[in-house]
Amino acid sequence: MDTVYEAAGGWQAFVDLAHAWHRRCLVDSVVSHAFSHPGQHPQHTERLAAYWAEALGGPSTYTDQLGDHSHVQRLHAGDGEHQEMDERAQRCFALALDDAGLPDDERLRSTLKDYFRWATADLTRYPDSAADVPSGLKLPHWSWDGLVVDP
Ligand code: HEM
Repeated sequence: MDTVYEAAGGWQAFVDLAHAWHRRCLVDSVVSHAFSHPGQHPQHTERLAAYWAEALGGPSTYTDQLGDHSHVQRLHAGDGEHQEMDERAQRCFALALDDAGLPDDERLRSTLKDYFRWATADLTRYPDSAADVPSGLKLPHWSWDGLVVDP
């Protein structure tokens, strides 16, 4: 069976989806605040695409070349509670699936949305400080059946 990565359309689909999600976030009155500080990585959306692709069964480019899950947790840590932002980010993601022209396949779309919801919650684990994030965290993988748990 195809991986979620393949069913979505492979690398280009994830680049398009990351761009579309980021565009939606930038015009949302709440989510945009997260992206307003200076010094963000100029390749942000490509790095995000590589992370999503790897999580969903694609190549391991993110962990081979760009970073690890501890790095991603640290980028999202120390911001306290932000439930409204997280909910709006889900809406942005659902709209981005259309913007990016992902296949109109219910199983694919609900799997992607479930992943994004789970991952958003996972990235709120360290609300107090990036210093709380342990090193060497493994990038979580997601399949058609949900979170892939190592045996
Ligand atoms: C409320 C939802 C989210 C917000 C507001 C948010 C915000 C951000 C911001 C502001 C950055 C840029 C940091 C910088 O370059 O200084 C970033 C980077 C990133 N985020 Fe998120 N994020 C959200 C959800 C997610 C989710 C659900 C994932 C994964 C499934 C994710 C994965 C990443 C990755 C991989 C990067 C880039 C890391 C790198 O540059 O190596 N984010 N995010």
